[in-house]
Amino acid sequence: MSAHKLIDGKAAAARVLLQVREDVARLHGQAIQPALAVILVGSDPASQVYVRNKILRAEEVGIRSVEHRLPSDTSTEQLLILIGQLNADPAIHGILLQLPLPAQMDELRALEAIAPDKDVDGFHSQNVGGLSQGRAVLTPCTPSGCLYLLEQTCGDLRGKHAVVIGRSNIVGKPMAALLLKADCSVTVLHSRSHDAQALCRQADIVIAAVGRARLIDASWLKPGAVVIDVGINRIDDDGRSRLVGDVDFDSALPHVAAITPVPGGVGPMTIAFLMKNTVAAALAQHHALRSQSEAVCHSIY
Ligand SMILES: Nc1nc2c(c(=O)[nH]1)N[C@@H](CN(C=O)c1ccc(C(=O)N[C@@H](CCC(=O)O)C(=O)O)cc1)CN2
Repeated sequence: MSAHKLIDGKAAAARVLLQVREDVARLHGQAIQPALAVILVGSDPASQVYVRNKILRAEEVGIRSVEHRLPSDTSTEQLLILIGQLNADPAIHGILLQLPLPAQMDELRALEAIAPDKDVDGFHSQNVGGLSQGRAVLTPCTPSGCLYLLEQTCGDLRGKHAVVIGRSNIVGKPMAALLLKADCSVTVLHSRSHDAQALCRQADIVIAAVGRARLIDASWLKPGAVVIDVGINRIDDDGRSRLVGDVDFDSALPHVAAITPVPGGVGPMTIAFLMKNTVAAALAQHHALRSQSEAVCHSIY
């Protein structure tokens, strides 16, 4: 295998986390303790692993974490009460609601209930709108991680043709917005696109986020393309369960300039950027509080 073509997400995430750790230490020096609340509803096995890893990473970088586990028959109203309490708690800077939620719950309503300045997932409509306007807002973690890997791999992204395959709210749409902000020409492909394969073959950069195991093979790729595989699909391989991406890695590898593996590519970046967002949220809330109290002092004296 050509190791130089592999984009190492584990190593990149470790670099981001090192920086976060230094930022947290600086905040501790100013008596600010960044804190993240993690909410898990139900007992989805993959979600339990992701939540556990989020709490572990938080601990490692010095972020305080508080875990809230709710039973799978929780109503949306009950969840909204908890979110309201966390919104009102000045010691909590970030709120993470692990997705997916159980089927009976209203996901959009729950995400909209999170205060935009504590929305470390960047899923609130105020942050979604801000991102689409190119403003500096809390931005979804997986696309931020993908952009970081692309910048490290390609350097200047300006003018490059990026194709995003998939239009989910968590990855596809914010990814397209981030690439536009980086001055790429962006095409978003989805299940209704005509001749998706031919369009994809024009891309300098491919972001695969469709959720279909090994859909994208070499016939979708321009020689020398850079490929970021966001897919995490569990498949049965000769009676053994294993993870594969949306890209057929073995078929793509000889054609590409660089590619992320699954696992060990985009996945670790998601949690690293969650930590980065939590620190950014803590800093912004601290500044907002300070300006509020300065304004009160001005009005008194
Ligand atoms: N509220 C959110 N929910 C979900 C998000 C999200 O960003 N916010 N993303 C995914 C799940 N996810 C984090 O929550 C996540 C997925 C995968 C990984 C990861 O490190 N994957 C590893 C493999 C892990 C394994 O062995 O199973 C890798 O790709 O190397 C981290 C986080 C949906 N929900």
